[in-house]
Amino acid sequence: MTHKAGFVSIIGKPNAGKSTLMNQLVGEKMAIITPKAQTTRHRILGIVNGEDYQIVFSDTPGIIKPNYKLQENMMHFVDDALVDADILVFVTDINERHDEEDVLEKLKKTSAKVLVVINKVDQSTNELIEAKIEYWKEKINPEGIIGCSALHQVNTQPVMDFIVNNLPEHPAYYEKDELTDRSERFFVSEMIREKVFKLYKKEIPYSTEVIITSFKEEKNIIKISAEIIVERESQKNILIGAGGSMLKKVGTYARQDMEEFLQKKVFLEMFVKVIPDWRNRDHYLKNFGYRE
Ligand SMILES: Nc1nc2c(ncn2[C@@H]2O[C@H](COP(=O)(O)OP(=O)(O)OP(=O)(O)O)[C@@H](O)[C@H]2O)c(=O)[nH]1
Repeated sequence: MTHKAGFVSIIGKPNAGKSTLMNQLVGEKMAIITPKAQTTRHRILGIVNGEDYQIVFSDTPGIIKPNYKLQENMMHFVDDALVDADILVFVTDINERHDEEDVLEKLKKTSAKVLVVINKVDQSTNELIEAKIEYWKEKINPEGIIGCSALHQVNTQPVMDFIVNNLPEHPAYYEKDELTDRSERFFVSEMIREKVFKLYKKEIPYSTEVIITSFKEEKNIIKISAEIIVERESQKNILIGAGGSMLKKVGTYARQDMEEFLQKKVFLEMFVKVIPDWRNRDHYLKNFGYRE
C-alpha cells in the first residue's frame, strides 16, 4: 500500500478564519480563536493521521505588514510555512475587499499546490460566491477553489478531501499516534492568553505574554503556575482589576478549559509581572520563543 504524507500550511489575512478552519480539520481545539485579529503568534502543528496518509498542519499568523518587532518575527513564521509546505491552503474572507496583493506575491513564489478557501459563505449569496471563484481562478489559477463556512462546518469535508488527494507519496513524518508537536504547557498558556483576549480591550491583549513557570502532575490534580507579563504598571492594574476581580475571571475560565483539555482537576495560580517594552526587546522575544 502506498503511503502519503505532507505539510499543509494555512495562510491568509488576520481574522479570515484560519484557526477555525484548522480546528475543524484537525478535530481538536488546537489554536486559540478569538474575534480579534492576530491572536495566533506561533506556528502550530496539528497532525491528522489516516490509515494510508498523514497530514501535518501548521497555522500561521495572519499576513500583515510588520510595524513592530514582534510582528516582524511573526512574519518569519509565515515565510517558513511557505517554504515547508507541500500544500498551501489560502483562506480568504468572502467579504474581504480585493486588497490581498501581499498574499498574492507570496503565492506566486511557492512551488506548493494551492487551494483557495473562500470562507464565511454563510455571510454571502450564491452570486457573490460564484463571482469570487471566478476572481481567484483568473488571478492565480490555483489547483483548487472551495467556498466554505469553517464556523458552521459547511463544505469543510471537500477541503479535507482536496488535501488528502493532493498529498505527495511519502512515509509518515511523525509517529502516527502523535497529535501535535506542541506541549501541554503550550496549550495551557494559550488558554490563558485567549481569556485575556476575550476579557480586555485595546492594547492589553497585544501587550501580554503568558509563561507557564511550573506544571506539576500529581495523582488527582495538576498544579499549574503562570506569569502574565505586561509592559506597564498601569496595564498590570487593569489586568488585576478591583480587588483582583478581573484576574479571578481569567483564572476561572482558563482553568475550566484546562480541566476539559487535560481531563483532570487543575489548580491554577497566576502572577502578573511588568517587563517594560518587552515586545521591542530581542532578549525577551528570544526567551518567549519568537525568534531563534
Ligand atoms: N460567519 C462566519 N464567521 C467565521 C467563519 N469562520 C470563522 N469565523 C469567525 O471569524 C473570526 C476569526 O476567526 P479565526 O479562526 O480566529 O481567524 P484567523 O484567521 O485564525 O485569525 P488570526 O489568528 O488573527 O490570524 C472568529 O470570530 C470566527 O468565529 C465562518 O465560516 N463564518
